[in-house]
Amino acid sequence: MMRIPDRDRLDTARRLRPAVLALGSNLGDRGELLHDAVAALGATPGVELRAVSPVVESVAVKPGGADESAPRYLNAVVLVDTLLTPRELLAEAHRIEGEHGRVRAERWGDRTLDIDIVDFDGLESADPELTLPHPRAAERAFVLAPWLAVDPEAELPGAGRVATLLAAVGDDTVPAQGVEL
Ligand SMILES: Nc1ncnc2c1ncn2[C@@H]1O[C@H](COP(=O)(O)OP(=O)(O)OP(=O)(O)O)[C@@H](O)[C@H]1O
Ligand SMILES: Nc1nc2c(c(=O)[nH]1)N=C(CO)CN2
Repeated sequence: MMRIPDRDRLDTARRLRPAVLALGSNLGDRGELLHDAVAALGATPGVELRAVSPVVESVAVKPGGADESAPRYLNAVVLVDTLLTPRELLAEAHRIEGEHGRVRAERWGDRTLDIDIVDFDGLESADPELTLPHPRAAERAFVLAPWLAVDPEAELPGAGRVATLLAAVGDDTVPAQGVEL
């Protein structure tokens, strides 16, 4: 009888898989923080940088909507290939956030550094500790615009083409002057 490979074993086998990370900062030296975060990701064993987007700037979005009185954000998107599992990659993202002064306080509070996993090899997960794709990516121009800039063909699993999603929400980001990662 033909053996059908065990799905769990296939899923846990380590292989290089693509992931999309969204970086944000609205406290401290925002450009330097994003620059250091990209360097830290690239120095993480099992993570290979594939592309780093231009940096965009936008008004802080708070639970009550855009907040002009809060410090503005710089955002960027990084494409990686990784041998890590999704949870391991999230743990590395949290480690790097912590090493750059991130304090977890209120929801959508101001922060030195935020690293979210937007997509991990098209996986879908409803786990609140790691929801994939990121449940708010489709409505965030500050994620979609830099992502589109590094991958014009990009698609958000289950939601469609990034170009179409960005056109639907409207691009309220501007290029960050003088910041390169
Ligand atoms: N795709 C994901 N990427 C990063 N964190 C996630 C993801 N899905 C769930 N989480 C969980 O969300 C928790 C809160 O993360 P964080 O403090 O970065 O949220 P936030 O940046 O304030 O809000 P948002 O998730 O809307 O960007 C994390 O501890 C993490 O376990
Ligand atoms: N402009 C902007 N606003 C935000 C951002 C962000 O990265 N950029 N991140 C948030 C929580 O992750 C909440 N609001």
